[in-house]
Amino acid sequence: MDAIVKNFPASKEKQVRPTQQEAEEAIRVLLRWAGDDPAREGLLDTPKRVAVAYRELFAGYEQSPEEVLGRTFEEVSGYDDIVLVRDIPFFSHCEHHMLPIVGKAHIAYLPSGRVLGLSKIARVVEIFGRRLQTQENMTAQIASAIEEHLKPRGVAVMIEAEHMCMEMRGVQKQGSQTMTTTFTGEFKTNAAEQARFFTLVRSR
Ligand SMILES: Nc1nc2c(ncn2[C@@H]2O[C@H](COP(=O)(O)OP(=O)(O)OP(=O)(O)O)[C@@H](O)[C@H]2O)c(=O)[nH]1
Ligand SMILES: [Zn+2]
Repeated sequence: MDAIVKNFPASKEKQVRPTQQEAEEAIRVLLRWAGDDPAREGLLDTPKRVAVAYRELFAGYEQSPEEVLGRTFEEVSGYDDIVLVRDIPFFSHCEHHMLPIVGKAHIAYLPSGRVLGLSKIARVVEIFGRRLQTQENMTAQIASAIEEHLKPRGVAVMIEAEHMCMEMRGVQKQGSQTMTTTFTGEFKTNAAEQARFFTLVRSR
């Protein structure tokens, strides 16, 4: 057996990761299921490549938000207004079909004495994006991770994304966008702050 998967979010129990060999075999089965021949030259190394690609696409299972949100800064000259990072691009995969979700996240918070390194906001998107997701869960998880670690006056998260499971198959609605939002603290209770978030996200 390979290493234990750290921080596997689907269950409180630590899960044991199958070996790379087992993963490659599963991919050979899928290739046969699709109707192709895993023994032909062009596909010989494909199971290995897919396993390596999956490690990268699902690397979020091996990272936890504590690792990136644990470090905050207090020396901000009294700055306490909105901090917004918008248009953070991400790729995720839907948990229903394992097909890509392609989108952008817009994340804001109202500091309460402490701020985050800006890159850490984008890193949180990576951590939750590189897992199997629903857009609703991903939106809520990003907001609650920032809320929990930074304890700001409020967090706003908006995600707009295209789901390949709705575009390439099934209902086949190319270009349809799904929007989700989560607001906490003052963004939830103060309509003016919430409106300011939308204005800043949309201003160009
Ligand atoms: N709420 C939510 N639904 C999602 C997300 N990603 C995919 N889905 C939906 O999950 C649903 C799964 O529905 P099922 O009826 O079990 O699966 P299905 O037969 O493949 O559904 P169709 O896509 O309609 O063909 C579909 O309606 C998908 O559009 C997401 O991020 N959030
Ligand atoms: Zn799907």
